[in-house]
Amino acid sequence: MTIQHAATGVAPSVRAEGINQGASSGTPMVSFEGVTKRFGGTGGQPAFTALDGIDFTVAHGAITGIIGRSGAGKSTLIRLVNGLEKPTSGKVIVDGTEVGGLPESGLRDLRRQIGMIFQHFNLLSSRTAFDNVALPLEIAGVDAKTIKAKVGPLLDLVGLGDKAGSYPSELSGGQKQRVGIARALATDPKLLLSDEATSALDPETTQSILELLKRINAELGLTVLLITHEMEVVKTIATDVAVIDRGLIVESGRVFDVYASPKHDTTRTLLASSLALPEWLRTGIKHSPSAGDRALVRLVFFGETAFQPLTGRLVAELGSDVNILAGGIEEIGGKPFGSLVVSYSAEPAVIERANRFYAETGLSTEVLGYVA
Ligand SMILES: Nc1ncnc2c1ncn2[C@@H]1O[C@H](COP(=O)(O)OP(=O)(O)OP(=O)(O)O)[C@@H](O)[C@H]1O
Repeated sequence: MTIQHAATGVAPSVRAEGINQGASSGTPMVSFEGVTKRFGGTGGQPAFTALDGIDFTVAHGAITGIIGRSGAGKSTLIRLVNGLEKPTSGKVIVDGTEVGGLPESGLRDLRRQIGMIFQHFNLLSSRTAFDNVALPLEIAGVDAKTIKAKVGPLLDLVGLGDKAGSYPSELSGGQKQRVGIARALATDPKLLLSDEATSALDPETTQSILELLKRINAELGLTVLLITHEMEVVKTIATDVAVIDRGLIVESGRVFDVYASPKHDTTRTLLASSLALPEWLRTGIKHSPSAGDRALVRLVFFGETAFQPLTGRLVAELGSDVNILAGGIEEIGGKPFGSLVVSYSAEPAVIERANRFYAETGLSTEVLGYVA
């Protein structure tokens, strides 16, 4: 199905100009400039720094994922974008407008240009799918005839053309999120914020919702900023990623680059949790080796190294000691990407031979830890 912008009726090819131009072109859709957010600090309560000097941009047309563990500051970051929170210091700028400086009326206008989807969908149970999607338009004072003309195509767009009269209790989780997406698009936003939108869904439904968001981004040119604790979500959908840890962005860049060569421990830990390692292996990983332990290493194949028979050569180099534990080829940011998780003796002499081999061949690797 081709997507036609529901409200404007403008053909996607026209609206999609400027899609995914990346961080290199023009004004960003969102910029955080030295943003700090503190909570508390009054009435004798100690202040808590939730965000600590965030500098970060979201390019027009990009799908940017902010990933971090619980409590890292993701929700606070997103609430600064739609003006639900104000920074303690620094600036949040959305498409050229500083959010913190807006009066209440300006904030209302801004929020109309920002759609939002939530983990628990936030639908009104007393309203049908149609009426849930219509709600932001009613609030904006749009007349009933225009609402009718807009809501139908939006429900078609999310694949729920036949569910207009259904109540949330009659819909599955994935269908409820589709209603949430249609509602978020009702006011023709230029930015879509997604707050853990797939966290309550099973893996298959998650994939179908992510595919829908990807299609909306590609065909409507809508910028997407999503927060998640799942690397799988970032890998599947995002063009760019920022890793947040205790209020700091510790690493950011194109998803492919960050995934191929993570620089920060938090990124590595998040990546390791997305590898398809058996449970017994994942839970047994240690940070430092004891005598007799094995090193657990992820080999990464892309670009040049993807076409060379390096695994066989590694086995030849280290002898028959190499165990292959997990692996596969996937597509990240539109490029093929292979990962293989292997283990071999953590004896210094073996590690040295392996490292020499990696240096000679240019094979990218990441030590995930050590296992008994
Ligand atoms: N209104 C508030 N008052 C005091 N502390 C707050 C407030 N909002 C958030 N915090 C604290 O700021 C930190 C970051 O919270 P935030 O909700 O942004 O994290 P998160 O990464 O979204 O986590 P989660 O995924 O668990 O929602 C947490 O320690 C939280 O307790």
